[in-house]
Amino acid sequence: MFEYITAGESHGPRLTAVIKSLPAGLRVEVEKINEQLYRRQQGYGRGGRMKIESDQAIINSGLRHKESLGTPLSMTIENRDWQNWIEAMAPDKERGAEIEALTNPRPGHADLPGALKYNHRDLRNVLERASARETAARTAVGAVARQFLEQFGVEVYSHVVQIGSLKSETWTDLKAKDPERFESKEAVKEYFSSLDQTPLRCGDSIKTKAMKDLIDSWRENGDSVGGVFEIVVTGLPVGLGSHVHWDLKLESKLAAQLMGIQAIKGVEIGSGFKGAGLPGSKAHDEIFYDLKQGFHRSSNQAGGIEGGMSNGEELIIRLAMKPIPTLAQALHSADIISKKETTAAKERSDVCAVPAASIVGEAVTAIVLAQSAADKFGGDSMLEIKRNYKNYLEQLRKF
Ligand SMILES: Cc1cc2nc3c(=O)[nH]c(=O)nc-3n(C[C@H](O)[C@H](O)[C@H](O)COP(=O)(O)O)c2cc1C
Ligand SMILES: C=C(O[C@@H]1CC(C(=O)O)=C[C@@H](OP(=O)(O)O)[C@H]1O)C(=O)O
Repeated sequence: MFEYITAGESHGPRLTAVIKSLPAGLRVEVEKINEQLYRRQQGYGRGGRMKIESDQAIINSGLRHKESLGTPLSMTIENRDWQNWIEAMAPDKERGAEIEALTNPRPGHADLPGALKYNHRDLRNVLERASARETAARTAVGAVARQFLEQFGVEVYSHVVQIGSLKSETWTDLKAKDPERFESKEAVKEYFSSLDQTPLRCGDSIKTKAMKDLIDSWRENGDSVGGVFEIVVTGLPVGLGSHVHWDLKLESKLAAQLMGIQAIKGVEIGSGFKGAGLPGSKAHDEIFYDLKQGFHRSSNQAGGIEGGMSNGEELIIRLAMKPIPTLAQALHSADIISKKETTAAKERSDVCAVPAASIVGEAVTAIVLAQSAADKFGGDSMLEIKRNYKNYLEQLRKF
């Protein structure tokens, strides 16, 4: 369930996403998909393209009267910029003599390895699909997955915790500072919801100002900037994923799909790299039991996963995004035709896309969790999956 494919070039007519299999009877609101597409387009540091696009999903199959039929759900998102690329990107017309090939590859982008691998003499043939424009389609798929997860009380959030070398508090820091503040799921929701009002999706207003200034100054220098964002999931039951095979482990599924987001170069679960430096006595979450809460922990260094399985605590993932490869002060490059020294192509570009990537991270996390939940609670209809879920909760209660 929730296996999917996306298609589409950045400046082609439109993006397409097909979710191959969905349970029947899932209510899907297109407005909720559009809300996520809107969130992905926001964030300080974006370039001119986001002023052109206004992403909206068109659902072409798989739903009837807002309910899934259990058939492939296909969606398209129009590229408004296509109007400026009709000749240069025409799928079904001969190439015009006026269309110039792009031949100076950008370090850090897919241009050079893609041209060598696919034997392309125009780098546009590579960059059009490598472009993170594709993440709009993944965000739309993620928005369907979120609507499935909502049915089980699972919510996926994110915030930005680093821009360049400027860091703000992580979720673990925030909770340690004021443990009572985030005791209820509502308080967690309120905190993360408020971030959509900030230009960087960072909860610290003083740090946000410094981060914005950093982005501005690097933009002025023709440079770009990366950062780190954190994903937090509440409401996950124990037992998604499995310890039995490496490819069934929840963290291997999450890492594989999250690393598939353009420019993501590092994944940490829980205390991650920092945890590697702690003594074992400080690195693990001691186990407690009482009748009201059942088994529970007083800390969450594991970030919600032990032995490849969700352990019932919040899922905490941090992702490192490298700086955007397209630079106004272009780096050294070599022309793929003349082989002569040159500077890299200067396309219109984002300077920072960490806030946008955090929304894509939420979407991809939701997809992996929906896939894992559908595996665990299997069934062809929502009725069947919900029944299985309820029985499983009962089994846990009686354990
Ligand atoms: C939301 C988002 C927006 C991006 N915007 C740009 C951009 O404007 N210019 C650019 O060169 N790279 C941009 N990137 C990064 C490139 O797509 C990415 O670095 C490239 O495809 C090479 O892949 P890799 O970094 O995963 O190796 C963006 C990435 C994301 C997630
Ligand atoms: C279009 C999107 O991001 C694009 C991702 C991207 C890249 O190289 O990854 C390059 C830029 O494309 P353009 O040259 O058309 O401005 C970004 O705008 C988007 O996020 O929807």
